[in-house]
Amino acid sequence: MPLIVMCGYPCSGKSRRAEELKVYFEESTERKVHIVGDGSLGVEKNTVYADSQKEKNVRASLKAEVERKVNKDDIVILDSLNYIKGYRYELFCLIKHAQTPHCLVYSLTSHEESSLWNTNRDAADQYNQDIFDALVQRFEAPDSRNRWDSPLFTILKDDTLPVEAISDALFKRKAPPPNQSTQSQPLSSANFLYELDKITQDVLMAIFNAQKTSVPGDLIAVPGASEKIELTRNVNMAELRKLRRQFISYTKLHPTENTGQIANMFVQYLNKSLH
Ligand SMILES: Nc1ncnc2c1ncn2[C@@H]1O[C@H](COP(=O)(O)OP(=O)(O)OP(=O)(O)O)[C@@H](O)[C@H]1O
Repeated sequence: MPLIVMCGYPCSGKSRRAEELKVYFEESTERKVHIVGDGSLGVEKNTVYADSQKEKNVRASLKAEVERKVNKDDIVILDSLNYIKGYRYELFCLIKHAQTPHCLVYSLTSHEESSLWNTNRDAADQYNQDIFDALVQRFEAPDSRNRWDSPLFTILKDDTLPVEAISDALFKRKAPPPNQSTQSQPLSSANFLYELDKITQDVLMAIFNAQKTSVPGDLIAVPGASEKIELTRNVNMAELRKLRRQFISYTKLHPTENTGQIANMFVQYLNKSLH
């Protein structure tokens, strides 16, 4: 079923907008609407968002719940912060695999606005100020130039929700076609994993070494890839390792027959994630 991914700062009105969408779709269509989110999982925000492992587990549970609910007919709204670019990419892979369309609804507020709403809301729903500030700082804003953040509907606090445009985006648009990286294939040989590990490590080392002499904006050639890395800033090894881990876990689930493509796929992933 089509997926609507909510996104926005903590306390930016995501649940309010999700509820509006639910009412609209239930009134104007026969479809069921399921809201999956921190609320439905009973997430204790100040505990979960203070601990990266707990937060990771919650993200995994939300994704699993979306995966369970996805079918061709009804609508799933994922009402959570969804502030990590890599996580939104994972959701995109999921919907591509399920062959159903998706869109992003971004509740755009300023830090001050959301902070004020947070202070004024019920104490039980409030974020502690330090957790609130940390989440705002970590927030990776959606960008419609990324396939996984598109179509993107950015909503300001006084905007009327463009429900018809959202509906068209979901129901008048074809699901993204499956491609090699999202079609389910049996996890091939141990050799594939070895190649994946080695090729991505080689790419990382090439970037690391190139950065010693390059300046932001240079194109960096890496072994095995015809495409080049485009770095607009210096990237440290910790960030590169994190992206490598993310890339490996997705690619493991969707191995390609052609290991010759891994380096190019990794370059594309890095370029998208680092621009
Ligand atoms: N457009 C708005 N104008 C004024 N206040 C708003 C607006 N949208 C939301 N609020 C207030 O902000 C608070 C949080 O709203 P809501 O639960 O929809 O946000 P959220 O982004 O889902 O929060 P959380 O990050 O906790 O999931 C509520 O108290 C609500 O009244």
